[in-house]
Amino acid sequence: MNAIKIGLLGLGTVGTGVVRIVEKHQEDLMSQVGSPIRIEKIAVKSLEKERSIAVDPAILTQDPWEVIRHPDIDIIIEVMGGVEDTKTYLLDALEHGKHIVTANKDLMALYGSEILAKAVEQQCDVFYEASVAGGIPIIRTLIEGFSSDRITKIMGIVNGTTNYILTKMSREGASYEDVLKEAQQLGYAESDPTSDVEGLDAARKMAILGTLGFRTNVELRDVSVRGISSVSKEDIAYARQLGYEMKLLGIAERHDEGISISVQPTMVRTSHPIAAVSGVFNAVYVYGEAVGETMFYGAGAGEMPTATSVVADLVAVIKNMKLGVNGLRAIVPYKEKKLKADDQVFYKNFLLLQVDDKAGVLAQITQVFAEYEVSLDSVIQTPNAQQPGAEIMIVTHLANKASMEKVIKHFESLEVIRRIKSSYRVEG
Ligand SMILES: NC(=O)C1=CN([C@@H]2O[C@H](COP(=O)(O)OP(=O)(O)OC[C@H]3O[C@@H](n4cnc5c(N)ncnc54)[C@H](OP(=O)(O)O)[C@@H]3O)[C@@H](O)[C@H]2O)C=CC1
Ligand SMILES: N[C@@H](CC=O)C(=O)O
Repeated sequence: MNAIKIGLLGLGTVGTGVVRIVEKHQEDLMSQVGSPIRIEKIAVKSLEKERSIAVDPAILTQDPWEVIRHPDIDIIIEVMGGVEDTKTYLLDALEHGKHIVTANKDLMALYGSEILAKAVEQQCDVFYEASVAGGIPIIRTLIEGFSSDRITKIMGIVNGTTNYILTKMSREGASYEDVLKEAQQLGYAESDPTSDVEGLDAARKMAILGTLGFRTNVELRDVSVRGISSVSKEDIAYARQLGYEMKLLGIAERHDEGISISVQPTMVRTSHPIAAVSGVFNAVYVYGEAVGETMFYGAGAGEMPTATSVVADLVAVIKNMKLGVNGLRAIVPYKEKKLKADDQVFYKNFLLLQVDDKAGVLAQITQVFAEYEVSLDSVIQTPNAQQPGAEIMIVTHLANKASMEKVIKHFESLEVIRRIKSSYRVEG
């Protein structure tokens, strides 16, 4: 029986998992696709590197073109990362009639529409399930499972590294730097972990989810982004004291006025199911007008969970090849995009202020909120043992983003406020 020949770009964390699954589950895979699957050629950066799996050195190359242009290879699995060069490789592969499976959210968030358009033109498949939330089949779910519904909210913990960091800081009081190093050693973090901790990785994933969920072309620049580097152990402790968990949350919402998408550290009410998602786990909460609330949970990063999604895509591509069809691209052309203005985006806020401990301070502060029509849910004042003055914790009711920005700007020049220690979005 003729084997289906695969070209692999990358043999790092995810690539290694792909090779392991293809080897270990070969019989099971074969029973689904009707042919053996063979990894014919693998591009790596270094031929000398010690690998955790045994691979025939003859199939390794440092030249991605040897994989892309290999005459016997029908499907390219791209798990090497990178954007500009990788885009060139994949467009060339499509141009030559090869199908693509990729885990590359950086690429799909920036050039997904161009790559998918080329796939349509060439009647090829481009599958990218592993690009969002590792082992959770959320892309398939949005495209197929919810094809009959109108999704109005997607809320996700979509970065495993930052969830791992926040969980360890919260539960074990571990330091940010130590946990980040651990996440890197475990293969969760990106080659440049700034994109994890500064929220860019999550923003890319939210752009992909927003595009699929709202069936409009959400671009990276449409996502407002704030990472976790400014979150302190003290903030996490305050959040817990008030009944919230601190999470890096991507939130995409759709109303009649338009859509809004953000990624930011958010205090999530502990009773919300997403607050219980800890460690490297991810979860995507989807609200559809007809279905109501749903939530999808699983490992969001790491070798085997991510490779599971990649190989599942591979199976789907081979099945399509055999049937002579293409799939999972029913989302183009997109609907026209309408973004909400800041005064149309509403959420609750938490503010921690360091203030003078004297009469009239609270009155001045509440007056500023009143001036910008932001109403308050709770105000707690505590003496601060470490610093002079007092601390005030404030949780607002739903307030529009533009008004809250004005409040914070006003506070910066209010004499009785010594420092705005932190401010977070609140959910639930
Ligand atoms: N790690 C994870 O949990 C997840 C990762 N992803 C995505 O999957 C992709 C791969 O991630 P990951 O496996 O962690 O990355 P790694 O850094 O572990 O592996 C990258 C692999 O690509 C090879 N490579 C890099 N550049 C080149 C090049 N120019 N030419 C040839 N080979 C090259 C490297 O070679 P060498 O081994 O010689 O260094 C390495 O084998 C990325 O897009 C990432 O965002 C998606 C979901 C989860
Ligand atoms: N660095 C990413 C890997 C998966 O996409 C993460 O931590 O989630």
